[in-house]
Amino acid sequence: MPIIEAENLSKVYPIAVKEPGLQGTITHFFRRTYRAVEAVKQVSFQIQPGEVVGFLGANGAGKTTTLKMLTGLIHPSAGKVRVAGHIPFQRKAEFLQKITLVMGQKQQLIWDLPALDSLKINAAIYGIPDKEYRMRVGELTEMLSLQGKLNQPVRKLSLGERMKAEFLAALLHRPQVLFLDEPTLGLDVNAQVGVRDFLREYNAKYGATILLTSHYMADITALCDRVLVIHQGQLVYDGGLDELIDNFAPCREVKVELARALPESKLLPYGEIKALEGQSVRFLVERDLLTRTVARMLAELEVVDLTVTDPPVEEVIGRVFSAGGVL
Ligand SMILES: Nc1ncnc2c1ncn2[C@@H]1O[C@H](COP(=O)(O)OP(=O)(O)OP(=O)(O)O)[C@@H](O)[C@H]1O
Repeated sequence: MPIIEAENLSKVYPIAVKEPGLQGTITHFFRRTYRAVEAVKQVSFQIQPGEVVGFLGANGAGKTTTLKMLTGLIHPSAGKVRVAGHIPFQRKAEFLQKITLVMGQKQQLIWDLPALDSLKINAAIYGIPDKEYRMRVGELTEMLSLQGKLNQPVRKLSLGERMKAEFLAALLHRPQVLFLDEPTLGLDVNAQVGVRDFLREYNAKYGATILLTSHYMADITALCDRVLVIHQGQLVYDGGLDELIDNFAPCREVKVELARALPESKLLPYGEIKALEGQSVRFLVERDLLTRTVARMLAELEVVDLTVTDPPVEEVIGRVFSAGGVL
């Protein structure tokens, strides 16, 4: 039985429209007019217990709005949603015990206090017995490599440590369903890898279900076999990540730092040039040609530095859209 079910889920935000100037302000005060923004349109999907699903979409596509409906923070305008057997918007205590929402750009830990103090508050809110609390904090501290970090004020932690402490707080009540909105936002590569490793271990250990949004393709490739892609409020893809990448990102991004700048005409033979600034060039190279092209670059150009990555997730999604993204 699915643990997350959305059926024709929709959200329309009414936005008050105001004309500029004093006249506009007066009219706005007495007779408000509204414009409707359809943030999510008839989205349907099911997620089974233990699945780790990536939720992709460009800025403003409707990801956060969907997550807010799934966690009961906002009421859907239409459609049905059930999470862990509950209707989220009722926000029943049994429901809140089963879920958690981590937002990369929001924090629940109190800035000036050690994380341990905030954790004690969470333990009291969720009614976690003292012995169990200590056991869980110990276990999560070890999984997150946060030893010695929970006693100092949160503001003194690095961004990566703070995010891990946020995870500790968000998982203390051992939720079955994790909704993660950009959990690695702004973290350096090492910290991103730390969070990813932790999530993989947590999922394997507790069988938790994870729905994750991220603009970092590496998060999605490391964690998710399945992805949902949303575009302008509509679900345009629900399926395997491999198929998505094969179909829509048949290229790799090659960033090259040259010893000296070269004209575009000298660089064109190596691939599609996405950006050229002085000595820095960003190419898109077909995956089948990657090894050969990189070898040629190293042999024929004066290369100072070269890195190969997946194209940004936005580019992959852009291809899904331009191809009309079919479910
Ligand atoms: N509270 C709100 N009131 C009015 N419009 C909103 C509100 N929240 C979001 N929107 C609009 O709904 C649409 C979807 O926004 P949402 O935040 O869900 O997108 P997103 O996919 O999470 O984007 P991002 O990746 O930038 O966080 C956008 O057009 C946004 O401007």
